[in-house]
Amino acid sequence: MAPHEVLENGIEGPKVFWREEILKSRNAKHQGDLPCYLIIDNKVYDVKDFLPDHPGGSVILTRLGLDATDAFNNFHPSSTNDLLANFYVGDVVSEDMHSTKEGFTKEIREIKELFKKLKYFESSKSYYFSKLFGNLGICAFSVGVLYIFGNSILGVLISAALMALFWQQCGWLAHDILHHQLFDNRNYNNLMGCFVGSVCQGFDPCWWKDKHNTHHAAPNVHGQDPDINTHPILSWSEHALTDLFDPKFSKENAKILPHWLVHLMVNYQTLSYFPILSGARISWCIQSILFILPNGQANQPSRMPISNIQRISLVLHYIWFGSITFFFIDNWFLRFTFIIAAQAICGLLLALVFSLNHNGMKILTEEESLKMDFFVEQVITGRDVITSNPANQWIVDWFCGGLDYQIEHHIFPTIPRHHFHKIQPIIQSLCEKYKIPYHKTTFFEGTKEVFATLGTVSHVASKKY
Ligand code: HEM
Repeated sequence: MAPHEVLENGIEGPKVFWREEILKSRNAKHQGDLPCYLIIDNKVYDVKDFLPDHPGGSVILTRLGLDATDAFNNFHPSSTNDLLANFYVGDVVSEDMHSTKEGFTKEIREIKELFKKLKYFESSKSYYFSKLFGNLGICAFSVGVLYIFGNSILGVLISAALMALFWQQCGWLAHDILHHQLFDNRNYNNLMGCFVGSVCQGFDPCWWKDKHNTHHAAPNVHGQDPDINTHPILSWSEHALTDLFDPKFSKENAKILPHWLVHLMVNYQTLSYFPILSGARISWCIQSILFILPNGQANQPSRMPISNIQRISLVLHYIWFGSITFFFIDNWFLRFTFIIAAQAICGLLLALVFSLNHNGMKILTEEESLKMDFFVEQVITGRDVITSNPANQWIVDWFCGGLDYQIEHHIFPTIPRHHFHKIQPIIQSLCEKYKIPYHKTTFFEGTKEVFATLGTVSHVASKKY
């Protein structure tokens, strides 16, 4: 039981808590009777009753028992503070308060204010609308090719490649919109996210937010970040292997896949890497559909509200895509080729960039992450992609949809991508000042690093077992 602070006049003040006591709330996921504390600006909140209704979904669980100040500020509009006040239960004991004098975090928070004054959080509407119309142009081109050459294998393949590019570029655009980079009004972003993310690209916005924001809150944290939870399809660290070969886990896992197959997959993951990436889009489409079904979030403690607009948007995607496939292509063999080629190429185009953003960078255990500053964690787990000739950076910007400035994006997820080139040198020099490893490399070198990590993990697996 947390004590009450005794004020000078002898009256009991708010309850005070040691951080160690709050940390016990990390077990609340497994022990339902524990309170669900988290800390924001040295104040303690119990979010137990709010968990099932949190509009942001299960991402809130990543900060249970922890200091959630910077994660909270990164994801919410300031209006959320009024709601937050309802869950206030006390303060952190003064000796245990995090001082705002702390270097890196303090400077990032100050820079954020400076960037607000410089209007770096404001988007250029013409930039984003030209992206939108550019993307729709790629789609029209793809459909046009299909309409004219839908009876030839070459025409179908060219159209599929263009369609894949359209989906990839819509993926980047929906990413920005659903991080609320475009409009101040979040409802407009959510609506636009439904059009670009769901109708055009085929991914449900809430499914995407649930997965992607959890990744943002705990990047490369083993057991928390869904983006690295891909074992045994691709295994990104030794920690994933420990799970597998611990007798307790191996028995469980063996029920899903036989051991020999898991060994084979891990041992040959450098060879299976590209084929697996090409299957990524199909897997995401399936996950997205499952997520919005009535029972799609049944096993999640925090569920995101799914609107009918979302459901209709996803249905519309399959209607327009199914229609062009059926009406503009001559026979079932070519139709099948078109569907598979478009899905596979898009999977590659998207996943190559995702993989470059974080794979092969430091993977943290939960214990390591608990001791780490939120912004430091964002920096050391991300990789920026640069070109050897800066004049060509626009090509990488376009292909990666701005995610080439991954570190800056993770520190300020709501800054529109067209400002990143201005803030990148500032963040890099700040990291250098505080000796925080800041990694940037070319597309090719980064991909080599990803391969090297896959190879190392395979090697560890084969040596150990
Ligand atoms: C008592 C604590 C919290 C309250 C009262 C709260 C409240 C809310 C509200 C009202 C929204 C909808 C905001 C909007 O888009 O207008 C929201 C969304 C969200 N929250 Fe929280 N939240 C809390 C804690 C957290 C924590 C600790 C995290 C992260 C670790 C988090 C992550 C998110 C995310 C990612 C969204 C989705 C934003 C979007 O629509 O894109 N929340 N939360």
